[in-house]
Amino acid sequence: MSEWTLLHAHLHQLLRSQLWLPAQQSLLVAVSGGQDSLCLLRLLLDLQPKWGWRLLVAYCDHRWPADAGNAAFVAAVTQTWQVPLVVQAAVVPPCGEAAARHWRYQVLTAIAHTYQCRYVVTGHTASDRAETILYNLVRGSGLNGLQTLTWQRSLTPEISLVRPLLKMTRAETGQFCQSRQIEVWADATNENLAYARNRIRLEVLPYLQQHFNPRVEQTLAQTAELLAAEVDYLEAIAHDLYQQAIAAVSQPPQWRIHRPSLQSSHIALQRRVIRQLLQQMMPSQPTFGHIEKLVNLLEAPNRSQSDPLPGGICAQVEDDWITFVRVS
Ligand SMILES: Nc1ncnc2c1ncn2[C@@H]1O[C@H](COP(=O)(O)OP(=O)(O)OP(=O)(O)O)[C@@H](O)[C@H]1O
Repeated sequence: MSEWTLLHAHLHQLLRSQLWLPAQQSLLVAVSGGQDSLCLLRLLLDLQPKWGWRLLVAYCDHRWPADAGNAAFVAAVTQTWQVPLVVQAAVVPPCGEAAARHWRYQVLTAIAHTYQCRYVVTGHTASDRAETILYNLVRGSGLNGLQTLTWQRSLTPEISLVRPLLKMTRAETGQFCQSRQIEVWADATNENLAYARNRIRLEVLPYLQQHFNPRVEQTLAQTAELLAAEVDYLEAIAHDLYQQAIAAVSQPPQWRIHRPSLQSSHIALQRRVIRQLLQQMMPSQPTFGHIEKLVNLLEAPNRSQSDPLPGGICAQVEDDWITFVRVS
């Protein structure tokens, strides 16, 4: 085993206290070739004798011109480190960052399924968390959007995604790779300021670090951690309230909101329940404006109506109920 560092100790302790990656399990490690995922892979390989994991690496090749050589680079590293690799290339290169992310998670889930890995592990760091929270905040997000990048979530009922480096910053993973002389793949798109995420990382965060708080990354990551717990709690309460307040009659469902069940609840819970309902009813994600239209009807006089929602649906008050009618 190579030299034991503070990062090894932190990860080992974290996994002992949280049991996110239990001993003797098969782990699929998502490796892009960048410093974060190579740091992750090296740490897991070094901890492997203590945990008895079976490690398999996956690289998702988008087949973008800028990625030429990336797959071969990851293959060379995994060969040197003697860990098996699966490469999946896109049939049609995904268009844009969001489509690429969606495709990667599909591919990682399928590979994990094929190779019977119950855990997919990624190299997301505190720096990614800080960028995400800032990005979502300026685009206009509720609490749920601000707590993104959690330590773990389900990809399927059998397969979990785990992000064990969420406490480490990109500076730390960079130093680790440097001190180990681990060569990393320099992804040219990471420097492209046409991407909003890159502008946050290369321009906004350094400015905030210099002029407001040198530890802004850690602070924002901690905020995300606190919000994750609060969102979890609120969603659970909202889920219970939803069962009382929302009724679906007939098939396909005709939704109804029982006003007295929501009237005495806090506005935060009213909005959450209504958002959960609109997510089922609408073709796109509900906005703050859509949710407020329905919240306003909770106390409105009988026969009041909302403006149309996307999908050509209007809400109207019928005594204790809000019902929905199609207007086009
Ligand atoms: N091409 C890839 N092949 C395999 N794993 C990848 C690939 N790209 C990214 N990953 C995994 O995802 C992690 C995060 O990388 P990156 O921030 O580029 O992805 P992202 O999904 O866009 O992140 P975010 O969810 O923060 O937007 C990496 O550390 C790595 O584990």
